[in-house]
Amino acid sequence: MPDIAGRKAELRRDARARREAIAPALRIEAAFALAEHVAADEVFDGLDVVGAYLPIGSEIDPRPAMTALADRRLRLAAPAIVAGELEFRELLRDGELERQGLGTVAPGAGARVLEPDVLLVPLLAFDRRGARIGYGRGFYDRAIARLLAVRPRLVTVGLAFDAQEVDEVPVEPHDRFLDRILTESGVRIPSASGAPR
Ligand SMILES: Nc1nc2c(c(=O)[nH]1)N(C=O)[C@@H](CNc1ccc(C(=O)N[C@@H](CCC(=O)O)C(=O)O)cc1)CN2
Ligand SMILES: Nc1ncnc2c1ncn2[C@@H]1O[C@H](COP(=O)(O)OP(=O)(O)OP(=O)(O)O)[C@@H](O)[C@H]1O
Repeated sequence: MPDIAGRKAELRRDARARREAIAPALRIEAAFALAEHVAADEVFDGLDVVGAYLPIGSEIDPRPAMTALADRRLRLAAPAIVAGELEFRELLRDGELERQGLGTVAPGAGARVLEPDVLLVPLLAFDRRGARIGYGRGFYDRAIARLLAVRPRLVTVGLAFDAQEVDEVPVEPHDRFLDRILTESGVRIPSASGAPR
């Protein structure tokens, strides 16, 4: 049995290949299906700020869902990378975007910094417990840990294609289980949430 870092690396490669193989028509359908699911999901009731993301590569496109959340009066924020950590900056219509490195863009340094009540979390693979794996730099793991200190009721919602589900994502002590997973087929409530036990 390879070590946990090796298993995560292999899982990342496989999951990325599966995500990249998803046909364009399904990607578009899936993005609009997500918007319908978030429009109906009571988990967003009464929340103020959603930390979303601007998609890169083959990630599921959260922007129709973001529009649905803006229609529900949530304010939108997107992650900028500041000193190696994520900072969520208010995303306004017509606001300028700047390159953040690693192929991402976000509102520039003049944008308001917001502390999200709910995070839409990109991922490469997830399992039924709500364990997830990303690009392997720990940005989301650290951002969730930091935000929980100021937003103890922070809700984490993974966005993914059904094809990204795996039997078991290896977890380390710093990994946190997602509270919810939304895919094109609907809402999954994971069997675990919060820190691994
Ligand atoms: N859309 C999006 N924004 C995000 C993240 C993310 O995962 N997705 N992040 C989450 O941490 C942060 C940026 N961190 C990143 C860390 C690694 C890679 C990365 O390895 N990129 C690949 C190419 C990605 C692709 O084309 O699929 C690479 O550079 O090889 C990208 C972003 C903040 N913004
Ligand atoms: N809360 C944390 N505090 C400090 N370091 C952390 C924390 N969470 C993760 N890390 C560091 O980040 C590295 C990458 O973690 P992991 O392999 O779980 O990434 P990932 O979940 O794929 O990435 P991401 O969260 O960016 O999507 C780990 O080696 C770990 O040392």
